Parts: sequence; structure tokens; C-alpha cells
Amino acid sequence: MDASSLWQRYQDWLYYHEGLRFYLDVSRMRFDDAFVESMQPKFEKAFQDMAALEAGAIANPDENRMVGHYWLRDPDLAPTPQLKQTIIDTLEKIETFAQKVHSGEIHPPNAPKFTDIISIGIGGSALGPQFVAEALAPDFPPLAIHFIDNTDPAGIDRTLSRLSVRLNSTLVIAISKSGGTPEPRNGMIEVQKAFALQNLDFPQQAVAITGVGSNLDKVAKFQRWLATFPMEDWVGGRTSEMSAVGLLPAALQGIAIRDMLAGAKEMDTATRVADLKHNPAALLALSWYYAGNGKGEKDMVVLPYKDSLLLFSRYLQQLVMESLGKEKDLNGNTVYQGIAVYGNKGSTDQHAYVQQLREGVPNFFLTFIEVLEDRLAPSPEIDPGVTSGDYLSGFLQGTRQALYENHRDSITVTIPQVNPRTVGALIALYERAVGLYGFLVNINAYHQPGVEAGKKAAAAILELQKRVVQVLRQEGKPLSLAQIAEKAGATDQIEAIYQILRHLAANNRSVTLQGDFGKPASLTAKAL
Ligand SMILES: O=P(O)(O)OC[C@H]1O[C@H](O)[C@H](O)[C@@H](O)[C@@H]1O
Repeated sequence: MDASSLWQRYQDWLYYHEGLRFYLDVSRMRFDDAFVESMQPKFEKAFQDMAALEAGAIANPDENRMVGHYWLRDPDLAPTPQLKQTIIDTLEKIETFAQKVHSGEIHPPNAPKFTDIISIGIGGSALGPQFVAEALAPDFPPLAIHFIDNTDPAGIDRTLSRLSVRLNSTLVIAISKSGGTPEPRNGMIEVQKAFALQNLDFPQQAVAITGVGSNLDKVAKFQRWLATFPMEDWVGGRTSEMSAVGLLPAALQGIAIRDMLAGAKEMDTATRVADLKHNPAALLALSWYYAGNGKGEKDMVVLPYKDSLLLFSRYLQQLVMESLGKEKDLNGNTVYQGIAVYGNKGSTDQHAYVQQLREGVPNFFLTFIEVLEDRLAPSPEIDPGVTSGDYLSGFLQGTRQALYENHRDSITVTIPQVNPRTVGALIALYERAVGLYGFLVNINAYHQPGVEAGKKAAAAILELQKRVVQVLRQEGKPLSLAQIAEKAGATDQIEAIYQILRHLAANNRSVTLQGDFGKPASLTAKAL
């Protein structure tokens, strides 16, 4: 396509939202009119399905649940007055709590004010708060946030050791929708122990965000924690950023949560338009479908050209991959759907893997995220008439052009500034695009059955570990792996037993291993 046709295509396909000053350019996706035409019926159905979802249909049939994250930013849309009131009450409770913490009215027993937050949660209970903190927290927030989002002992130590002198003024927020996920539970128990070592009263410094009636909810209420905030069953973890999960940590950091909600609401209105060309989420879904042939054949590389948006691709990884990565469609056919997502930030990644994007295996499409405002203050000149921001902007344009010339398609999302409103809008945009795409390819985008298999297998390993240690203690003498497996009644799990023993031995815990470590079968284990 020559330059003038390309410029025409750019103008033909450009989406602009005046209120949000938001642009979406899909002109560098090489679909033609026939493709768009062929997609129209699918989109008509997807728009209808989406309207039903918003009206409270059971859009997550496997879990028999409504999908209501859109109501969070427009409670008038909630299907019942009670649901509407719950949303309004929770938001007010969050704001009141944050105000009282900021003023010192709510303060820890041993300090005039809370200074820090440890947010404990994983997956949807961490990624949104992490993304938003990185994008929007002021340089000197009223409370500085730290995350424990794993069961890695060294990671937990690092956070606790950095906070050891301020633990007495640290607010702990335990976030878990189910209230039973092992990683955050472990994190919480370790944090509680750290509090106990300093004779601090944990419940006086702890808050829970969890499903009403969950284990975590019961513990928090029984121990009289400072507060509990509900996580509704109609809000999925990966779409929970605008629920208490995202809003409480954000409000405590001094982020304007009403603006986030307003931006999301405006984007929701824009993405509710049942007209492909005038709906930015539909344009994204169309582009994804085109790129991957409706089967996820191409990966989505997300490159924000702005440091503060670094975690956007990580956030999108869960939103897109956990929603779309499904073995079965809604009719039970095996489809192996999904779109792989990765990316960090530009222009940094230009010096890492963009080489492969430009010349290597063409198994991806790009999404550039452009931010028009370089910085708040005027920029110094690096070269005459040129600023660092001009370089950043030039690198974005240059990479987009170089990739397109080599038949690598791209989408460009442009926002005026990174602020609560635009971040809210971005989240809402992708939530809707994922929802629409899910309907296009006929899958349930709101469950995650595949996650359970790994969890169950892990639980079985921990069970096996207990049996193995018991066998070694009972026998009291060195045993080969085969002997242990037999005595533990697990002859088909000898490799797992080997891995368990190697881990225990490496941590000087209850066993020693002897033999040739390059030949696992030669090893014998003994209880200490
Ligand atoms: O909030 P929780 O119930 O602790 O769940 C945390 C995360 O873990 C699960 O395994 C799911 O795959 C995620 O969708 C969820 O966000």
C-alpha cells in the first residue's frame, strides 16, 4: 500500500473518543473489507450476548454466576436494588476508611499514623493493585505499598526485612476472593509471625478483602481485624480492579479512585455501542481475531512507551490468557483457544527482543501504547530543539513503521496522559475486548478450570511429603528412594519423592541425602 492509501486507511479506521481524548488506530492490521463484512454477524451476536451479560444473565455457566464488573462503575446498571446498594455502600466504606487512615483517626496501636501497606494476594488479587500502584501512585504517597504475591520465603523475607523498623505502622491488607488460596494464606501467617516477634497486635493493623463467609472473612471477623471489605461472587479476580480489591489500596495511596471509576464508566459507555467501527473494544477484538485467525495463532505483544505502564502487559497477561485460554468452547467442543500476551515497555525492549520481532518468526502482532504528554514540567533540550520525549515518540513511530514494512501488524492505543481516568479507561477497554472476543470464539471467558489441576497436584505432593518424612522417621535408617516409595505406598511417584527429598535436604529439614547426586537412583535418605 502506498503512503497516501495508508494515510487514507489510517483516517478511515481511526477511532477517537472526545471525552477521554483517547485514540485507537487499527490501520496497521492488514484486514480487508471482506473480512470485516464476514465478521459482522459474529459481532451482532457478541453485542447481544454482552448486553445480556450486563443485564445479569448467568454469563459464567460453569460456576452459575453473573458477571458484574461493569456495574461497579455504574451501579445504576446493577440488576437489583440490593446489588446497587452494596456497590455504593462498599465504595463509601472504602473512602471513609481511607480518609480516617490518612487523618490518623484510624491508627495502629503503637504509632500515630499508618505509613506503609503490605498487600498480600495473588493473581487477580495482586496484579491490578500492582499495575495501578506503578502507574498512578504519587512519588511520596501517604502510605507506601509493598506486595507479597507469592509463597517464596526469600521474597517474603525481603519485604519484611525492608519494613522491619516500620512494621508497627504497617497496615496489612489480605486480599483473596476465595479466602482459601494457599499462597496468600502462607504470606499472611508469616506476616502474623513477624508481628508477633515484635509484640505487635496484628488484628489492629489488618484488613481483609474477601468473599463474605470465606475462611479469611471468618478469621478476620473472629479476630476483630480493623475492617473487612466484601468481594462479590459476581466479580472475577481478574476483573476486580474496580472493586474493593483495587480501590482500597489505591485510595490509601492517595489515588483518585472516583476518577478511575469515571474513566472506566466512560469507556464502558463507548464500548457498549453495537457498531463495530465505533466501538474501540470491538475494534480490538476484530484485530485480535484477524491476527490469530480466531484461534490465537499470533501472540499479543504489548509495548507501552511509558515507564509507569510497565506492568500493564503483566496485568493483561492474566486478563487475556486466563479468560481466553480454554480447552472447550461453550458447546463442549475441543478448541484450545487463547492468545498469548507478553511485553514490557518501549523503547527499552527495542534493545532486547525487538530484533526478533522485526526479522524473526512472525508469530505475533503488536500493541503500542502511546502517551501524548511527556511529563508535567517542560522538558530540557537534549539536542537543539529535541527532547527525551521526542526520542521516545520517534522510537515508537520508527518501530511501528519498520515492523509494518516487514509485514508485522500493529495496533496503536493513544492516551493523553497517564492518570486515574485514563488508567480506568484502559482497564475497561481491555475487559470489554476480552469479553467480546470470548463471545466471538464462543468460550466461557469467566471461569478458569485449568488452574485447578496444578493446585490439586501440588496438594498431593505436600501430602506425599508428609508420608515420606513419616516413613524415614519410623525406619530411622538410610533407605533408597525405591524403598521409601514402596513403604510410602507410592511406587509410581519415585521422581516426586526424589524432588521432595532434595528440597528438604537443601534446607536442612528433617532428612539428609547421600550418594551420587548426578545419579539419583544411587541416593539414600535418612531422617535427621
Ligand atoms: O483471590 P483468590 O481467591 O485468592 O484467587 C487468586 C487467583 O488464584 C486463582 O488460582 C485464579 O486462577 C485467579 O483467577 C485468582 O485471581
